[in-house]
Amino acid sequence: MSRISLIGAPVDSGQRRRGCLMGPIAYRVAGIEPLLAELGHDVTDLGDVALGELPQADCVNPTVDQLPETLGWTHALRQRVAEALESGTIPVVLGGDHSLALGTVTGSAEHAARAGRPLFLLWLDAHSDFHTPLTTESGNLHGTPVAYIAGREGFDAFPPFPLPVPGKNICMFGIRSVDSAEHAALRTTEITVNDMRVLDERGIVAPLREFLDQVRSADAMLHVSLDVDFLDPSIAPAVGTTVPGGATFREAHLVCELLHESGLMTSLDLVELNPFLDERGRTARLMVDLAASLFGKKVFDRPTRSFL
Ligand SMILES: NC(=[NH2+])NCCC[C@H](N)C(=O)O
Ligand SMILES: [Mn+2]
Ligand SMILES: [Mn+2]
Repeated sequence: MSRISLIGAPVDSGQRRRGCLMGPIAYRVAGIEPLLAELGHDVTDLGDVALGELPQADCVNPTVDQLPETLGWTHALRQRVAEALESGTIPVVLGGDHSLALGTVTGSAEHAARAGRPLFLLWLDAHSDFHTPLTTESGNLHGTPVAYIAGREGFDAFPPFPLPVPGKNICMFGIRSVDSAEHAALRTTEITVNDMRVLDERGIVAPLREFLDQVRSADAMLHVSLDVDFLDPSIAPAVGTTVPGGATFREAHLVCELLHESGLMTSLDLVELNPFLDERGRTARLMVDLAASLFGKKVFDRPTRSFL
């Protein structure tokens, strides 16, 4: 049994396409709370985080969009995630676009530093999100959190990341869209980039087990960030940045089941769901089912709800 804090993060400022702010409600309508409770967990929905007063901020890169909003969310979510961990629960953040990870992972890192434990990061995404505000071409800050977490320069407007996560503690799965500036920067790090080619050749089990073994032997905390576009768009259309060739239904469930069996995950983000782009709620339902797999549901225990 786990104690779970659901934290709604209606963040819409990391990209120009509107709609991710409806994510938290879609997860609730898709029944995330009762489903996790049915699995035997103690679930508390803490409601949505509110965006406080916006700081003044600008960036030398004029394409950077909605920096004050993103800074506001970073601050608010850092606090809420750190509090949820402090109270002994697993924060499950219902996003919201991926810029929210600038705050949630900072909260996890703060808690890890206090607890004297290392932090590992599992990034399930089509994108590496390794831009800085200085290298982004789109100006969309949802493409930057991993760079911030890894301690790259260029985040002057942001509070310094508590203890940057070393590259060897960061593992990405599902990657199939990397911009050239991200590519060049990633090559200088020890981040494990399991792109789709790796998954095609090796499958998902061996590389994931290798990573989880490292987390276990380091007695570390593990933050998991699940971007809807990790999944193939044919099963998960409700996302602004679809990239063909993503994880299948079974690959995604298998990742979640293995994570559950490891017992290592200490915090989770569900990000980039844009309910405005969904088809009869199927993406929201699939994401909720994946969350259930992460908390112990076996696909064959009962019929899957995702395509009802
Ligand atoms: N979290 C995401 N969906 N990120 C997509 C980023 C796409 C592209 N690399 C950009 O920086 O604009
Ligand atoms: Mn992402
Ligand atoms: Mn993505």
